[in-house]
Amino acid sequence: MKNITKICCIGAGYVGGPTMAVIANKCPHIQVTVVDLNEARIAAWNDVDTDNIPVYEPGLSEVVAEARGRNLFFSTAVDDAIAEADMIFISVNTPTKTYGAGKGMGADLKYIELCARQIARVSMTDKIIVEKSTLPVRTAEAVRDILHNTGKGVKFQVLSNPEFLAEGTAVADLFNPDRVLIGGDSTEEGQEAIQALVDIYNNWIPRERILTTNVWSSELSKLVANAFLAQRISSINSISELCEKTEADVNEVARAIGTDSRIGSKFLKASVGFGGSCFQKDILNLVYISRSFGLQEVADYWEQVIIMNDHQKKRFALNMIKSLYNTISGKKIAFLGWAFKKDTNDTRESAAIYVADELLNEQARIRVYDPKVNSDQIFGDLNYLQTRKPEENASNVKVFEDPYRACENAHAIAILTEWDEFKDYDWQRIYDSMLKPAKVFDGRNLLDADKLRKIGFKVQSIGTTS
Ligand SMILES: NC(=O)c1ccc[n+]([C@@H]2O[C@H](COP(=O)([O-])OP(=O)(O)OC[C@H]3O[C@@H](n4cnc5c(N)ncnc54)[C@H](O)[C@@H]3O)[C@@H](O)[C@H]2O)c1
Ligand SMILES: O=c1ccn([C@@H]2O[C@H](COP(=O)(O)OP(=O)(O)O[C@H]3O[C@H](CO)[C@@H](O)[C@H](O)[C@H]3O)[C@@H](O)[C@H]2O)c(=O)[nH]1
Repeated sequence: MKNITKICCIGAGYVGGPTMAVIANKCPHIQVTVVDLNEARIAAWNDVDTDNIPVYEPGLSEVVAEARGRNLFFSTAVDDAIAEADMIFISVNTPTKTYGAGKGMGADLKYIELCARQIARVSMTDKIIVEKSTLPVRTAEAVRDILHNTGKGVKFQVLSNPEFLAEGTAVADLFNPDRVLIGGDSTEEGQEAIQALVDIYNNWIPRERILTTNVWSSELSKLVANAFLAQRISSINSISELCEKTEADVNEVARAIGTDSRIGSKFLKASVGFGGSCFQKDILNLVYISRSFGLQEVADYWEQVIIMNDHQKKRFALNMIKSLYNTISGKKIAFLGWAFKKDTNDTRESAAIYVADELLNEQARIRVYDPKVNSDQIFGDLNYLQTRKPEENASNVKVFEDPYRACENAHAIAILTEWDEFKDYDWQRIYDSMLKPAKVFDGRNLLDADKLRKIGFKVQSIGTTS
């Protein structure tokens, strides 16, 4: 296998952009071209001011600024980049299917298949194809089938190299990952392809943190990693409800169990429910695959993680309604935070969307402030649900650029994202501007409840009555 000098990545999204920026940054000897069909997205990646790139991640604009134009390029010329590359990463979206067989459960692989067909059509030289997207186990079989039947004599090796970065910490995760996973064939050509990708990561990641497996283990491990992580959140969230009935405190319980090194302290933070583009989609996919193999108990086991998460989001909204005297029609509720977690502008599957939807059903008036999410995105998220007409969302939801204005004359505030800046607000000023009793529903257990109570707020947190 010849040295890799040119990489192409199909898909300039939350994964393709940051991952390739870091590879280009760490491997100045490799030319990396990220391509996408979305012209606006590529234009934003090429914006002269790197603060305007389409993905907000701490540290990312600096990484892009260093490599862009040197050995990192963003382009819509997909065919050209494929034709030139020795190695092609497929990093397109693999959303939950919204139609046909597997609707609402299985992964929609149409974008993956389109990529495979495009690569097959354009390629005139041998290439290594890397599955970077999260895919159902055995997808590589279909990709191979398409690539190996071009009749042009071009040879392809298909590797699985799932991405484990978390949004909000993408750059740190990519610079210093717990591990990199590469799955490939056991044949000599397969092993050579694995080695070529190992060599790229080994430019900055110690060899012992680069794991190699067969393709199927690698594909499946990605779904399983997300299922285990999400399961911990649903587990602690289930306990949060029990804590609210028993005067136990979920934060104390999490600390008490997390200090057992077999359990570990991470991912035990009770919340309004997990969001993000991955957890729900990947677990639904795992459930769907298990069912398709007739593994009913396995499927039901993992599905419970989603059921508990939906319950947690709904429970948060219903608690708010109950505490606001069972009527919120016409009441102003301020939302602090819309993103699915802090330090990202991504709102996919954010708990805020579902809580807002529930409250809007009760005719609440919602006023939103998020430091990184704009109003188009917020209305887009609500309209996508199709619960009510866009005009109704437009008249009942208002988006603010100033958190203090969002809270003025509100009956209640809901904390939906754990942005650090919320902790430092002038909470006395906010209290003074609100209707009384001024209520705070802290869906992230972010704020100092004692401090707020001293000001006069009525505070409800997750999994604690104190
Ligand atoms: N977002 C994350 O944090 C994360 C982390 C790990 C893995 N993943 C996985 O990575 C994959 C990509 O996720 P994402 O969040 O970057 O998605 P995204 O929607 O942000 O980006 C995907 C991009 O692919 C482009 N695209 C789709 N089909 C194309 C085609 N045929 N040719 C060119 N471009 C095409 C889209 O226009 C889009 O810009 C998914 O499988 C996801 O599950 C995501
Ligand atoms: O203790 C916790 C930890 C997280 N969350 C919530 O869980 C969601 C997901 O958070 P996180 O996992 O940090 O972010 P993601 O960007 O969704 O990353 C997950 O999904 C990615 C996409 O597959 C994987 O690559 C990552 O390894 C995996 O952590 C967010 O809403 C968080 O607020 C909690 O409620 N409690």
